[in-house]
Amino acid sequence: MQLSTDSEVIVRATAGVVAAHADEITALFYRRMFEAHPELLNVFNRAHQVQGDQPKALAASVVAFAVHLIDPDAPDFSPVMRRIAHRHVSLGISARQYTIVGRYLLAAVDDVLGDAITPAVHAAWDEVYWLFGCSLIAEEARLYADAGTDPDHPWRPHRVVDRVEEARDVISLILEPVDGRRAPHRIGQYVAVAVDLPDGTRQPRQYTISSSTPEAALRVTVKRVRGADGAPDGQVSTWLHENAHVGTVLDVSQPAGDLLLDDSDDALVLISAGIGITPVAAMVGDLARRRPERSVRLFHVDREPETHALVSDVRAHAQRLNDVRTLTWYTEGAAEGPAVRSGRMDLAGIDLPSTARVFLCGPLPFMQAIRSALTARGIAPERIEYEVFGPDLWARQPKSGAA
Ligand SMILES: NC(=O)C1=CN([C@@H]2O[C@H](COP(=O)(O)OP(=O)(O)OC[C@H]3O[C@@H](n4cnc5c(N)ncnc54)[C@H](OP(=O)(O)O)[C@@H]3O)[C@@H](O)[C@H]2O)C=CC1
Repeated sequence: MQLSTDSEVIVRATAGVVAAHADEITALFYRRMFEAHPELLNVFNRAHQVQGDQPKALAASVVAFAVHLIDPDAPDFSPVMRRIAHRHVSLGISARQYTIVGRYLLAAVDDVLGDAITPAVHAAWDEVYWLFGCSLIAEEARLYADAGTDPDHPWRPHRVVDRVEEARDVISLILEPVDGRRAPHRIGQYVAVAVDLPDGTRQPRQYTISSSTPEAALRVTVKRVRGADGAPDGQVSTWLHENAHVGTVLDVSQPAGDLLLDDSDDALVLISAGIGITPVAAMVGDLARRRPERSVRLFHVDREPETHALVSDVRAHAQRLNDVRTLTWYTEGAAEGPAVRSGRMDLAGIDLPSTARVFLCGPLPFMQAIRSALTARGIAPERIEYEVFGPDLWARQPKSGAA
């Protein structure tokens, strides 16, 4: 993927000014686009629009993409694009929508930068956008085709066939497709669930598939998000907790996500916090079934035992592993038992092989803190995998490989 020579010179000269105004450009672009196309509000998480995270994430992605185009030493950007494409297919994004986004984004660049935008500069950034868009459209078309999804009808009705109260404010929903054709998923993937809210809006949210067998019915484990520090309650999680019962039909996306267990013999360290336990539960079950000989360390932190979801699942799977070490921290609960500690997770003094492959799942600040602790311990950044749910403001920085 290459920019034309003329555009490359222009993008090199203007990338700084575009990056400096990126937030302003995307705020204007989103406002105008949603005014003209309110139907697109249903595609994106409204809470992230309100907080401004989504515009910032989009701006950061396009600018990072442009920088990678003009930097001959830039590392491969395709992992970032692949991850975005997975997110997009789970939201049912279509090729047509790139035309709408492109039109409003480029118009906002013109308006914010004013006189600095000559026709040549406009054309160069148009080229950047379409290289970005075409690459994602191609990857997304492949993902839709592989799953047999019609991109014009990306949502499949699923019926709730069971509901399990897992922990305080955490439920699991077992979902079967209404047409009876299960879509196999890969361990570590997620689906989006879209619900029609009482205010007439429709909202999707992504939930990790916590079932540990690819052919099994989908299980999603949902924590009810309670508003705190001025933030409102989670709209979709609250709706699901109050309204999703056996028999309820929900719109579910195809499984997506590329954060998967590798098949090497390397030791695995699975680190989770709170509801971040969902992919870990799936992974441990998968390991118990297919790779019980692999060395696994399971570190989890939760507020207290009452909030600790899927714990019996994880324990039962872990018992079937040949070489496993489990440690749990409770930040608010008493530490009872040899493998339980109180306070926040602290990996000091815990043996960690430097060749281990690490998966982090949980709140972003938690993952940032643990990742720093791990790299300080000598674990190479590229051996640490994580996925940020919501706008990926902590996207991999291609230059340093650091997050
Ligand atoms: N694949 C994945 O990675 C998944 C990620 N998630 C993400 O998990 C998050 C929600 O988790 P939730 O259950 O609400 O988390 P909680 O806020 O309940 O936190 C869970 C535990 O993590 C600890 N913790 C939180 N922040 C830090 C930090 N900066 N440093 C050290 N410890 C910390 C908390 O300690 P304390 O009480 O001291 O704050 C608590 O014990 C969401 O952001 C969600 O998107 C969810 C599912 C899958």
